[in-house]
Amino acid sequence: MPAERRRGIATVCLSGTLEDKLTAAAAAGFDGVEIFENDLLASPWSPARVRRECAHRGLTIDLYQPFRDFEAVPPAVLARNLRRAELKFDVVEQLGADTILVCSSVSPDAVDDDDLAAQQLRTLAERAGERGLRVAYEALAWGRFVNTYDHAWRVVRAADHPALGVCLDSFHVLSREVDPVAIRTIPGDKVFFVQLADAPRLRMDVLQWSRHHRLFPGQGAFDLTSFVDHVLATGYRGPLSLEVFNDVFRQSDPFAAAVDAMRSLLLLQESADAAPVLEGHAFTEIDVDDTAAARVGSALAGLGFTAAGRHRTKPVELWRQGGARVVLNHRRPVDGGHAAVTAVAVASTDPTTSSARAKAFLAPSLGSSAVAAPDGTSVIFCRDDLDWLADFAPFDTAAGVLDAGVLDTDHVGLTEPFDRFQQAGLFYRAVLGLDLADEAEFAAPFGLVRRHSVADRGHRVRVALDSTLVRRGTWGPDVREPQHVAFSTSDAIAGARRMRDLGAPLLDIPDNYYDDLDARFAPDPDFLASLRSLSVLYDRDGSGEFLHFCTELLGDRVYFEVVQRIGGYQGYGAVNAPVVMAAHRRRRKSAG
Ligand SMILES: O=C(O)c1ccc(O)c(O)c1
Ligand SMILES: [Mg+2]
Repeated sequence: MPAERRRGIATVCLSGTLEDKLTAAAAAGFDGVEIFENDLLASPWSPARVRRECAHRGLTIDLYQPFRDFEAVPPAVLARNLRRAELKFDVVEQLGADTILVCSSVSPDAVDDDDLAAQQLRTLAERAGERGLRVAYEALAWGRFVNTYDHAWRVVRAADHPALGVCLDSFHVLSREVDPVAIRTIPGDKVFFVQLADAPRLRMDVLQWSRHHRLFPGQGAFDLTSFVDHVLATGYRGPLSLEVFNDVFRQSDPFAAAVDAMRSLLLLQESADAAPVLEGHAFTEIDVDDTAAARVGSALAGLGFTAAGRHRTKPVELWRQGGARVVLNHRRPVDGGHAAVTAVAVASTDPTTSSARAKAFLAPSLGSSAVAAPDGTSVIFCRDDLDWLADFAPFDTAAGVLDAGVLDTDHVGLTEPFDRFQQAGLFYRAVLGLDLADEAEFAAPFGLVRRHSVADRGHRVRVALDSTLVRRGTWGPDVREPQHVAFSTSDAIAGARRMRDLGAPLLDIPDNYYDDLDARFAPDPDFLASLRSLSVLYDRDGSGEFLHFCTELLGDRVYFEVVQRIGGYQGYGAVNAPVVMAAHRRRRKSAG
């Protein structure tokens, strides 16, 4: 896709007043906007002023929308609709735009008559054409008679007027069963406008789905890449414009949302040159205060980690076992048992290119090799040759290095605020070049958790992102959004036994869980007995098995996990997460 393709955004995507929206769209680098009628109606600016304000910000106005319920009506209604249209054409002219969007009718006045619809749209196009304006006809997925793109195209073709074309909105196209491939048969000069939106697969009324749940491209389940491919195959030369109705985005900071929107378009337009290969998690950094430092340190020792060195200039300690590394940063000034994952460092074959890619995807820079994720976590790119280890003065480990079979870091689990969940997923995918690897939804004790896990193709870097609707239960203020670092092992049972011997604070899992495992999987009785006695959790899917166990919470939100993947299991044991969360809560209550 040529890089010079213009990028647009509908004002309806963003929160705030028209002024807020335009400023945010411009700041994120959009070329143009669709002015959504309600935003204009609520604005104190005249259409001519809106035109000037857009021009100042370097934005063109590419579309005015929507104009509703026009076509296939009795003559008296047509006369009223044409008057209404002429007044809106005045607005479009004053805005300096050339195209108005007309959505297929939902009106009870309309009749099921394509010839009449075509004839009346032709009349509308004649009026528009006289003023040098164009009408883009869009099939709403819930339109009364016209509700598929191919039907809208048949009507437009029958109307046969140069000032009438179609608007292709990916939501309306992809939410219906009709195969989008026939888009390719529409001549490019009859495609007047293209709107892009993604959406999760939901079984619900299509109007509600569209008005509340649209997402930016790449955040949902639609194949936007193929859609754009079809659209461009027509020869369409206009902008790719985002039109996303979303309850959460409507309330989000418009500057952040506009950046998220732009990032989604950049990812959609990404050319073939892929992100540098990632070789794994280099280290995970945890900020600790003094109390938490003692707990986290003794937990790491219990898991078989060794304190390997101290940073030469910062209050930072390095712990390692196998290829797994945890860095404890004693930078939290106030004591109170707080610990938090603050940085995820990945080993890249080419950290310079990784950083450049992050910058190209609008990641805020934190210096030469680090960027900030939407939740504030630092993402650091380093080399696998571990040059950075030279910053650490090694401790004397001659006395002996413990080992409990940890091989590497398997994944990092972060909890995202609900209103940044989609943004976070897109960020990790765009910036690190990861793919959505797993999606899960589970009912935990303190809310329904959504989990999106992202991973590189080689599954060497994995991040699991959880989110709940409300940030935390106000009735249980000790319940904080958990974070965890998971380490891989090739023998979870042996590992759990060894770590218990070493004094790791491992979480006890109730008997009910094992009785249910027995019922579901009919495991070998000795194996089940081992799982039960060591509080190791188990899951299985079509491709493999998963054994895992967790520590207690160390501080107010961080815990460690040890996982064993057998066969091709790529999940995260989401089915067991509610049991872990309940066990963490139980421990906290008994501790408190
Ligand atoms: O939800 C709507 O009514 C609506 C309006 C205009 C659009 O372009 C659209 O896709 C949906
Ligand atoms: Mg639309």
